Amino acid sequence: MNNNKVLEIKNLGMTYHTLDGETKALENISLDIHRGEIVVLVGPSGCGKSTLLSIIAGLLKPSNGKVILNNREVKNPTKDIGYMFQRDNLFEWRTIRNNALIGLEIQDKVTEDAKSFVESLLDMYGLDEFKDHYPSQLSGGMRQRAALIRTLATKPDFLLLDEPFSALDYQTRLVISDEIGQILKKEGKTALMVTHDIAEAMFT
Ligand SMILES: Nc1ncnc2c1ncn2[C@@H]1O[C@H](COP(=O)(O)OP(=O)(O)OP(=O)(O)O)[C@@H](O)[C@H]1O
Repeated sequence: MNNNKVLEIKNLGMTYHTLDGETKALENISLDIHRGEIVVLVGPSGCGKSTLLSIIAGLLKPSNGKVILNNREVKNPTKDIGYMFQRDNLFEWRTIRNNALIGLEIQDKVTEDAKSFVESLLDMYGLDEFKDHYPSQLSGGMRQRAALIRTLATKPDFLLLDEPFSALDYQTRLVISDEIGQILKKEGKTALMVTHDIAEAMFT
């Protein structure tokens, strides 16, 4: 069996049909991602990155092919996939701790164990003194770290990162992309990141 494969993308194709005609956004994409791998796809604007992510996330049905996560075809959004986006989407009225807990709250999984896991992530990744602060009191890089901890809190099997650093200034981007790469490796996560920025892609 494919125990080591977390994500399989098989012959994926996507053609959009509009009144103006057809746009082939993806053609015959195949890719396997194994446990513990961090794969980065780099491509210019318009090459189909958002289309690919939407299909993997189960938000868009492909014209051809399929996506398999842990031996099960993805047809709808699943909580086994965690996301990190360009914008951190932290809630400004919640403290960093409460932002980090929100995914667990939504999934109704706020146990004592889960809470202490979140505390340990915040401690380990440099936010121990900021747990009771609000997002506006943190730098852009720290906010992205908080967003990653929120994503890790629910222990998703697979992470999708959509240009997660592009809202940050150049210097911060270099530092935080390295940090996020280290965190993902340390936590043994499997991830796919898409970006148009080759510097962002160097983080692994
Ligand atoms: N809903 C849609 N209807 C029609 N065409 C679309 C639609 N979404 C995307 N496309 C087209 O498909 C192609 C790939 O778009 P996509 O958004 O996936 O690329 P991208 O690499 O994510 O670009 P960007 O970085 O600018 O978001 C483009 O030519 C785009 O115009």
